[in-house]
Amino acid sequence: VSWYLKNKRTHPDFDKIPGPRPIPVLGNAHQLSPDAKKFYSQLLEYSREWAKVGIFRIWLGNKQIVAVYRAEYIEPLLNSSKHMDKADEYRFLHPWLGTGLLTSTGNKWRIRRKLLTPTFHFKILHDFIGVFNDQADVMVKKLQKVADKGPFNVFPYITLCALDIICETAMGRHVNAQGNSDSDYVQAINKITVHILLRMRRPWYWPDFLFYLLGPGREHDRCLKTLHSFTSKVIMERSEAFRQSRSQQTTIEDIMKGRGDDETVYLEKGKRLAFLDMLLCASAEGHHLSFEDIREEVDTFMFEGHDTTAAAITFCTHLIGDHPHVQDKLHEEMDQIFGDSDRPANMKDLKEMKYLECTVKEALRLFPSVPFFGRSITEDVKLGDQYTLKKDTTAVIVPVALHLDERYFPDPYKFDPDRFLPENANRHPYSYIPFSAGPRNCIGQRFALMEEKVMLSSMLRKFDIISTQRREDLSPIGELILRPQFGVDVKLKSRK
Ligand code: HEM
Repeated sequence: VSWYLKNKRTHPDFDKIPGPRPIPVLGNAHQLSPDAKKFYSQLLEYSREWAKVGIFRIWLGNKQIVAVYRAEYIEPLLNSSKHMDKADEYRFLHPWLGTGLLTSTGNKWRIRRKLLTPTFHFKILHDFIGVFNDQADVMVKKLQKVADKGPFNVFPYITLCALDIICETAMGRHVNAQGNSDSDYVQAINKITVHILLRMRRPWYWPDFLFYLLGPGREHDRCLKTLHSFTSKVIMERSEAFRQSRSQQTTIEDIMKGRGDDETVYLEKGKRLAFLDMLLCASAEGHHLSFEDIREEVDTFMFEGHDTTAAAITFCTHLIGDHPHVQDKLHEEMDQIFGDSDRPANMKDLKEMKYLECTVKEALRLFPSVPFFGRSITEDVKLGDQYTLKKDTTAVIVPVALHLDERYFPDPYKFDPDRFLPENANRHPYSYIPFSAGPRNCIGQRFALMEEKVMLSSMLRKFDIISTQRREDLSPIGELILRPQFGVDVKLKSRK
C-alpha cells in the first residue's frame, strides 16, 4: 500500500495530455505488446488516433512517457541544450558502445561532440568517396548475377555493402562482408543488434540475471567479445603504425589542409584515411582519449553508421522501383551526368544528383531509419500553451508520425520527391527530422547522404528496378532502426 501511495500517479499536467486509459499500478504497461512488430503498429495506431494534437501519453507503471510528433512541440525539446540526455532504454547499448557519442550525456558528450565534429568535415568526407565507389562496385557486380531473372531480396546486398563501407571508413579495415558474410565479425554485429532490441522490449530481460538465465545473455556476451576483440585489435595495429609513421606529427587540421575537390586522400601512401585515424590524431594532440574512449567511438560509428543507411537505401530502392515515373527522371539525371561512361562518381557528380537527393529525402520522410528516439526531460518544459512536461518525463520523438503531418505534407502517404525541390521546401524546420535536429542531431548525416547517393546511383546506372511488392506488404518493423522485416523484393533489368 505504501509503495502504491508513493508511486500513485498524481500528475494533473501529465493527465491533460490525451492517451490510452491507464489502470491502477500497471498504467498502460499491460496494453503494450512485447512483440516488436505489434508494438510498432500500436505506436502508429496511437499516433493516428491523436494525430490532430500530435502528442499522447503513456504510463508504464508510474513512469511517464510522452510521444511527441508535432513540429511546434518538438522544437522546444530538440532546440534546447537542456534536454539532451538520452532515455534510460539506451543503457542496453552500454555494454557494446560504452558511453560513446550516441549514449553519453553532459560534459562528456559536449567534449566528445566538439572533438568529433571536424572528423565529419566535408574535406574529410571527400576521402571516403573512393571507399563508397569501390564497395558499390562490388555490390553492383553481385547484383549483375541476379539481374534479368526473377525477384530476389535486395536488403542483404545493400546491408553487406553498407557494412563494408563503415568498416573501411571507421576503422580502415577491409572485412569483405560482401564476399564473406559468414565471418565471425559480420555475424556478431548482426546478432548483437537483435539481442539488444529484444532486451529493450522485454521488461523481464532487464535485470541482468534474468537476461542471462532466461534470455540470450550468454550469446550476447559472446558477440560482444568478438566485436570488442576485433575493434581492439584494429585499434592496436593502427595506433602502432600511426606511432611509427611520420604521420605522428599530423593534426586534424593538417589532414584537412590542401584537399582538392576530387582528390582521394591517403594518410600515408596506399593507406586510406579512417575515422580511427582522426581519433588517434586527436589523442596525439593531447585530448586524452584512452584506448577504451577510442574503442567506444569506433563501435558507435559501426552501430549508427551502417544499419541506418542500409535500411534507408533499401526502402528507397523499393519506392523507386514502385514509381516508374520517378525512376525515369532518375535515369535521365544519371545519363546526363555520366553519359555512357563507367567512371566512378566524384563529389561534383554527387552535387549534380539533385533529383536523386529529393528522392532520398522523400524516402526518409516515409521510412525514417530512426523512427523514434528518446530524451529524458531534465527540467519542466512547456509545449505550446497547453502542455507542460515535468522533469524526469521520458519524451519519445516520433519522426515516422511527424512526417505525416498534413499541414506540411499534403496527401502525406504519397511518394513525391518534388516536395523537396528548393521551391517547395519552405516549411517548419522541425517538421522533417530524419536525422533529428538541434545540437544533438546526427553527426553522420552528410556521410549518410553521400553514401546513399553513391550506392543508389551505382544501381540506377546499371539497372531498371522493378518492385514486386506493394508498400503495404513491406512489413516495416520499428525497433531502434526501421527495417523491412522480411526484406524487400525487387527484379532488376540490365539497362542497355
Ligand atoms: C540514413 C542514415 C542515418 C539516419 C537516418 C540517422 C539518424 C540519426 C538520428 C535520428 C540520430 C539521433 C538519435 C538520438 O537522439 O537518439 C542520430 C544520431 C547519431 N548518428 Fe546518425 N543517422 C544516420 C546515419 C549515420 C551515420 C552514417 C553515422 C556515422 C558514420 C551516424 C552517426 C551518428 C552518431 C554518432 C549519433 C549520435 C550523435 C550525438 O548524440 O551527438 N549516423 N542519427
